Amino acid sequence: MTKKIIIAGPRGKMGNEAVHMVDGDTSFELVACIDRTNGGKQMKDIEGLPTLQIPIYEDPEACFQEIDADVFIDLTVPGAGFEHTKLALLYGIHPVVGTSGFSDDQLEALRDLSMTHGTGCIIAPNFAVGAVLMMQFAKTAAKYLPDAEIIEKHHDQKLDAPSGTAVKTAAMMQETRESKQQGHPEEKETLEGARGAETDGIHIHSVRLPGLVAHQEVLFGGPGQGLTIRHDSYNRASFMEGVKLCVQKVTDLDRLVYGLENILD
Ligand SMILES: NC(=O)C1=CN([C@@H]2O[C@H](COP(=O)(O)OP(=O)(O)OC[C@H]3O[C@@H](n4cnc5c(N)ncnc54)[C@H](OP(=O)(O)O)[C@@H]3O)[C@@H](O)[C@H]2O)C=CC1
Ligand SMILES: O=C(O)C1=N[C@H](C(=O)O)C[C@H](O)C1
Repeated sequence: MTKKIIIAGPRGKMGNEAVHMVDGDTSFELVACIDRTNGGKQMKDIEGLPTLQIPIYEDPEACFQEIDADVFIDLTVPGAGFEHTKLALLYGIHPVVGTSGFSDDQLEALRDLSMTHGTGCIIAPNFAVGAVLMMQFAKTAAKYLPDAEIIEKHHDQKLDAPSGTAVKTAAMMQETRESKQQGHPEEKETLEGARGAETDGIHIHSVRLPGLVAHQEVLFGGPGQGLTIRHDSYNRASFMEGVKLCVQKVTDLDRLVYGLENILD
């Protein structure tokens, strides 16, 4: 059956890619968009978007009230993304969320809402299959090589640091890794921030440079040896197979799933 889809953030880098992916897939139908600066217009009126006669809403609630849709894709910013996702769940529209930067409390609130309404939801910190494999390999390696640091590198327009992927990688590593502080117990920063952020002893370093897209290395060290697990997204097409898979699967779910790895066969 054709999936009717609403997208929030259609002019953004990811949202635009997703609009074109949905438009090019015959099993999907784009039925509306949510865009804070183009409410009342139609998609055909906005440069860079397909010339479809599709309404654009500024007010997300009006969109969910008036439009019959199966799936809602959010690719915006954490504050708006959280509110959009809550509303979609309230209206029984299944969210697929790529937006990063939600707090643990926000994730928990969405998990509860999804469960209460029995409406499936997928939040995927990274839609690229290669990135999911990187996280899973890092989880395996962390059991044997608990001394590890994460370096994530992104384009300089990224708002959140560390990236959602780095946070999820550290969380997955914590599932197998013995809890320990990495580095010398008496180390001191002579320049604040030199050792990066830290979660359960794993240090995370965020690099922002023009020209980058999305890249991450997980570095492991043991006596006399090192292991580096690295993933690169060279463009945003790398994320679209994952978005597609989530759209296909989310309507079969009745709870929130956090991470693409949980829906891959
Ligand atoms: N899960 C994954 O695999 C991936 C996730 N991401 C995440 O997706 C999100 C979007 O990334 P990206 O496309 O690069 O970012 P962009 O800045 O290119 O796009 C963000 C979009 O959100 C809109 N927006 C910003 N603020 C608001 C608001 N308050 N209300 C409604 N809409 C708003 C922007 O509209 P306006 O022009 O009006 O500001 C824009 O259309 C980020 O959180 C990023 O981390 C990115 C890549 C992959
Ligand atoms: O903002 C981005 O670009 C990306 N954001 C996601 C994240 O925070 O991990 C996914 C990917 O790294 C690209």
